[in-house]
Amino acid sequence: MYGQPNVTPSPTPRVIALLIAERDDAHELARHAEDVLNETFARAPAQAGPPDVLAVCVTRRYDPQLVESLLRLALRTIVAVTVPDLRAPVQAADLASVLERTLAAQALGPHDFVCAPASALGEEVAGRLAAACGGVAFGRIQQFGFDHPGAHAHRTVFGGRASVRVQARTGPWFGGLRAQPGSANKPSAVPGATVLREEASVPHDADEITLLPADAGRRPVETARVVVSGGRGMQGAEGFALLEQLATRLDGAVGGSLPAVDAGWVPVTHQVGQSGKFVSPEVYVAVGISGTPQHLAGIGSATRIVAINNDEDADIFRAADLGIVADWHTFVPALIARIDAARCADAGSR
Ligand SMILES: Cc1cc2nc3c(=O)[nH]c(=O)nc-3n(C[C@H](O)[C@H](O)[C@H](O)COP(=O)(O)OP(=O)(O)OC[C@H]3O[C@@H](n4cnc5c(N)ncnc54)[C@H](O)[C@@H]3O)c2cc1C
Repeated sequence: MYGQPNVTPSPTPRVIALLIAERDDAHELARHAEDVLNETFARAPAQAGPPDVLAVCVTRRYDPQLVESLLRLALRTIVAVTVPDLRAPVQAADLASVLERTLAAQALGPHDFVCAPASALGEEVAGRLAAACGGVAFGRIQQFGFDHPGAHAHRTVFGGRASVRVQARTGPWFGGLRAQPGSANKPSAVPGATVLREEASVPHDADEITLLPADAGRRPVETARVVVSGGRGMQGAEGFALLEQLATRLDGAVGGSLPAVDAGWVPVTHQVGQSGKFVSPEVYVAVGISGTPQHLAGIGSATRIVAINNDEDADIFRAADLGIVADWHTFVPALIARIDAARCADAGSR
């Protein structure tokens, strides 16, 4: 249940943004806070006014710049929890045990909506917390709102091509929020917002999860704004090294189709599709991928698809917003060279 709160649960709806990520990436953490705020303000009933939004941020070290950037947002309270002994790779069980205590201290109650990011990590943490706090797990959501009494959320189904409305009368409610593009509405900062600093440690008796070496240091596909994916048409690991170079230049992550994973060219944690990860970046670059329904099921409907394939009849072109009929052996190195040249010219003109 809710633990031993040292303050009384709030009787009015409250939104709690969980700012957690695989790495202490201040940009990613602040972006999730903005997503939660935009979603909260977009759907708040005019007569009642928007609910309070509280952010709980978990990092290994206290980051004053991150707190500074959070103070510029419409957050009423910022709880900055530092956990120096957080394991790498970060584990959902550790975060959940830390957050369970922090949420109890913040008097988590039946009117609170807790929003983790819509990453594999965020969703697992949200699910664990819902179980530990006796709350309701909504899963991956795109929208949420309060119903007086109760709360609802919109969940995507069928690979993001449809959505269903789920509701529950009593919270706390938990979801992994993937904000919809275009919902930004820039609420202003709250004067006199409170910053609370906490130090925590994790019990290291939980089951240790060892990440496959191939995955270490790779940017996760679920949270990237650009995903560059390769398929069987990449013909080997060398092709994927080139995709890695392209992804780095686009500040993106590398993904792959099932055959590419089976061949060992990309780790299984980066497989996109029905039996892999669901991704909804702004841009998805599919190279040497034919575009089967099982692969496309892993790509959000709002994502722009750029396809590079040497078969002009490939199905991927039916789903693509931009299709390039080309052999990647020539096109991808040329694209990388073009990006580098444009950046050089840009740097030279400053
Ligand atoms: C239950 C089930 C679950 C599945 N889950 C998934 C899943 O999660 N993810 C997934 O991806 N698949 C999944 N599959 C497999 C799926 O059915 C396809 O087999 C798979 O998506 C095909 O992958 P591909 O596009 O990489 O390969 P292919 O279909 O073989 O396509 C390769 C493409 O590369 C192009 N190409 C070749 N050479 C070049 C070149 N030099 N330059 C440019 N283009 C080139 C070809 O024209 C072709 O279009 C699943 C299947 C089942 C039955």
